[in-house]
Amino acid sequence: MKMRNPPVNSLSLEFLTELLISLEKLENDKTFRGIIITSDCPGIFSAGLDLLEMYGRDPAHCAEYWKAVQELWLRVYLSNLVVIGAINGISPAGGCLLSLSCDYRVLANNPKYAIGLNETLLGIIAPFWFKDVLVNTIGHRAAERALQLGFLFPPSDALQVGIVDQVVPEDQVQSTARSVMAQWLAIPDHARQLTKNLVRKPTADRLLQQRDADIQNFVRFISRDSIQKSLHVYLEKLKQKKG
Ligand SMILES: CCCCCCCC/C=C\C/C=C/C(=O)SCCNC(=O)CCNC(=O)[C@H](O)C(C)(C)COP(=O)(O)OP(=O)(O)OC[C@H]1O[C@@H](n2cnc3c(N)ncnc32)[C@H](O)[C@@H]1OP(=O)(O)O
Repeated sequence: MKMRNPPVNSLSLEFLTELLISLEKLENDKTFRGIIITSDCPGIFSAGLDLLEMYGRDPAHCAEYWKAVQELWLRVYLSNLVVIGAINGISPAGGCLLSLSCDYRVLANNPKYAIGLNETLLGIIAPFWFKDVLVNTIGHRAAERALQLGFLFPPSDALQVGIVDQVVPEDQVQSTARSVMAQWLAIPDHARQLTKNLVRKPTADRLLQQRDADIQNFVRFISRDSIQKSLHVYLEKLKQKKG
């Protein structure tokens, strides 16, 4: 699955909906046993959640958006398919969550391709289920530092901390992802799927048990004046960077 939402594969409501529909189709087609998620935007896996879906929007829109974000996460995280991330670009925040929700992550060795939950750098916080997935992946202490400082790990650090499973030369990302897929597909589906569910269900259940409250918390948080100001400042910084 090649993500194509130029210029930066931001996860807008429309793009999330497209991804959800595509995933659902693949899940329902029994001829598919695995997917490799990668990007069609040069140098960018995904810029994460679309800031314009959270800035200057009314509460109803923010609620609709957050529901779609939750939906995509649950679908990827709990997918019965083998999901491999072929991460061929930078993946901050929501892009990192998408990567972390794969069963295996292969990152291209380019110092620009940083990965991490950088929410604090935007003046916002990573929701508890983003945090849970990071803690599950790199452990409590490393996650505690990474989350507070908004670390974006370059490939060598990402491998060391375990946020990705493999770092390979850029031209080998897709072929490596395909070899990894072959290994994973050698395992009988039912055994692998039940095991995946056993490991991941408690984390997903934490959100499933309080989805509506999570949406309300998000809407309240993102609608605060101080948070809207932080988003404004961050968006201005992105604009100014262009010069
Ligand atoms: C009580 C508790 C309640 C809990 C509440 C929890 C709330 C938590 C809420 C949300 C969690 C947030 C998760 C996220 O994912 S936030 C997004 C994080 N993403 C980033 O920080 C990346 C920002 N982008 C960049 O750093 C760069 O754009 C880049 C490195 C990805 C690419 O750089 P470059 O190629 O130089 O492109 P430009 O910077 O020029 O960007 C092109 C164009 O795209 C716009 N843009 C970039 N990123 C985003 C984005 N994430 N959303 C929307 N738009 C984006 C950028 O502004 C440019 O636009 P243009 O000027 O109009 O061309």
